[in-house]
Amino acid sequence: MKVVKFGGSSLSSGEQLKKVFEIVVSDPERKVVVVSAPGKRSSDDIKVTDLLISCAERVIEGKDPGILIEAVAERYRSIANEAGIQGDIAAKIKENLLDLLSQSNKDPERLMEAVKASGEDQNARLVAEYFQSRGVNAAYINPGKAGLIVSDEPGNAQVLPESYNQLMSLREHEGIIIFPGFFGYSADGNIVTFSRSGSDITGSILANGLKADVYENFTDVDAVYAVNPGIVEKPEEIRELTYREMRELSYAGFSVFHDEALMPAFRAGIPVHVKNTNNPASPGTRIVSQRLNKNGPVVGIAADKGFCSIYVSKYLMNREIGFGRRLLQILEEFQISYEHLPSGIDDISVILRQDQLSPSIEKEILERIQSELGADEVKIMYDLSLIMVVGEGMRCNIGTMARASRALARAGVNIEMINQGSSEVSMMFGVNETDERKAVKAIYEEFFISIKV
Ligand SMILES: Nc1ncnc2c1ncn2[C@@H]1O[C@H](COP(=O)(O)OP(=O)(O)O)[C@@H](O)[C@H]1O
Ligand SMILES: N[C@@H](CC(=O)OP(=O)(O)O)C(=O)O
Repeated sequence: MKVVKFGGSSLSSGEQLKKVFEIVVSDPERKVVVVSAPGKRSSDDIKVTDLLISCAERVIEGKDPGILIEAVAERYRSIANEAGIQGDIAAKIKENLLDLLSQSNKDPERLMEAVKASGEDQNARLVAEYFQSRGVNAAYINPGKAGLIVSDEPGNAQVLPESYNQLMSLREHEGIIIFPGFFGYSADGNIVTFSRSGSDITGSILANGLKADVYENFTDVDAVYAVNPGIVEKPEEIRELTYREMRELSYAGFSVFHDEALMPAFRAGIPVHVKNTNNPASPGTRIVSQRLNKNGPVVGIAADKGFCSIYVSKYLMNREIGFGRRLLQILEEFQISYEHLPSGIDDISVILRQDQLSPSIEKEILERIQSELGADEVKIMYDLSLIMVVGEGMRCNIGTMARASRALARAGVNIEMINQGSSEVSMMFGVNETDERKAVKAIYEEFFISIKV
């Protein structure tokens, strides 16, 4: 049995919906279909989820969301028309949205959650209706009824372990299940969404709960590429990746698969297969526990912006017991999470996502580090991009770090910081954001297209 997820790009129009239908019915193993809200039809289009967020924001600010409601209804109307679904399903969707938005007595955060989730929920109902109109036994299933219970953290829900057993009963269901992605219910019955792009997470949870043979994730590219195709034209396609490699790459910017979505599939040992809705015959990319190391040391290069580094130095820091703990405690008191912690003998850098800081928080943190830890120097560097070079083959290859740093030097990129992941499947370079593309291209050329002599 297969759990299949279709992203927003795969469901952005009626034509796309027809492709989704053909893919699902072409394989009787495809029993559970997880759907996102309609995504972009072209690069300048707006995702339904973004329209819904703007709708809810306007209501919360006491403004009229009229045009936005129309825009949402129009997206569903055009999909239904193109797919030839009878009846005015868009009118029903609009009515439901108006109904949701009229509950402005709701806590704003709850309202936002319900409105955001409605994109997937309404789309799952529409997709089910389309499948039925094509004579297939398919039904919309509500995540709450199916037992997908999550923590009550709006916009960052985490699945609760009891969900897995409850979801297992979906195996008894006759016919195809159409399941909305992106949200679950808290134990108190509130709708709570995962982080953005979280329908990937729903698919993985269902694959685990139903003990699927494979989790197929359909998107709009032929494979996971060795670098973001927005940076390098027609990059090399990756046929097979390990969970660990994919985790590192999606953490650092491979937006094709959500970084939180690997864990449920990984725990149950279920392979993830990334495939293209627009070219289903293409072999795609399989994400598995182990793979044969047939390629070189590097399998992929990812990059992500928006980091800063707090650099702290103090003579004899290495001998001072508890220095690191006290430094991190200051950050913890500001509810700030850190990403990496490269260190030397007398210095340490804390890398974090810079959107957690404001000028006043920054000032307080730096002052406290200076006064409470007696640091000789404390400084902060903004606008860093982290370049992650990933591959299981790195462990048994000598000189990978040297090759990557030589490639950066040749491209004239200054390395602000280096960190070798403890897992030994990745190494990380911190560079100025303005050098990000240049750095990724240079490392890609070194490992994938340089002429070996
Ligand atoms: N390394 C990569 N390999 C493939 N796609 C990537 C990579 N990095 C970024 N992407 C982008 O991810 C997009 C697919 O993810 P997303 O837009 O979330 O799809 P969906 O709508 O199916 O959820 C691709 O169109 C591509 O631009
Ligand atoms: N629609 C949600 C969830 C999602 O997974 O979407 P997509 O499959 O288009 O990335 C979002 O935009 O965040």
